[in-house]
Amino acid sequence: MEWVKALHVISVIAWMAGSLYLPRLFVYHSVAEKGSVQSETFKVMERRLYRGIMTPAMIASWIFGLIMVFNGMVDWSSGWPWVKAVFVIALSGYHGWMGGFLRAFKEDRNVKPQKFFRMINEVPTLLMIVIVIMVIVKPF
Ligand code: HEM
Repeated sequence: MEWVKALHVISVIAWMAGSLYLPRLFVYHSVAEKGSVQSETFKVMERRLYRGIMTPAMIASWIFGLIMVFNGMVDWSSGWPWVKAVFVIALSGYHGWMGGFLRAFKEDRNVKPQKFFRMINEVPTLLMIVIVIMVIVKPF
C-alpha cells in the first residue's frame, strides 16, 4: 500500500498543479482579443493542460485513493475522512466547473472578467489546505 500511497500523492500533485495553473491561463486569456494569435495559443495550452494532465491526474488520484479505501486503510468512525471526502468531491466539482470555462473560451464566448478568474484561482488552494490537514494531522 506504500506504493499506492506514493502514486496517489504523485497524481494529486499533478492534479493540483494543473488546477492552480489553468485559472492563471484564464486570467490572461480573458483579456486577449478574440480571434488573436494569442487567444488561439491560450486555447491550445488550456486544452492540453486540462485533457492531457489534469483529467488523467484526477482519475489516477481517485483510483489510487479508492484502492486504499477498499483495502480498509481508513477508519470511518473518525471525522477527518468525511471532511476530506466532502472537500475532494468539491475539488472534483471545481475541476468540472473549469471544464465549462475551457469550452466557453474554446468557443470564444467567455463573458467572465479577469478579476473573476483571479478570485476562483484561490479555491483549489483553500480546498487543498483543508484536505492535507485532514489527512496528515487527522485532527478529529
Ligand atoms: C480523489 C479522491 C481521493 C481519495 C479517494 C483519497 C484517499 C486517500 C486514502 C485512503 C489515503 C490513505 C489515508 C491514510 O493515510 O490513512 C490517502 C492519503 C493521502 N491523500 Fe488522498 N484521497 C483523495 C484525494 C486527495 C487529494 C485531492 C489530496 C490533496 C490535495 C490528497 C492528499 C493525500 C495525502 C497527502 C495522503 C498521504 C497521507 C499520509 O501520509 O498518510 N488526497 N488518500
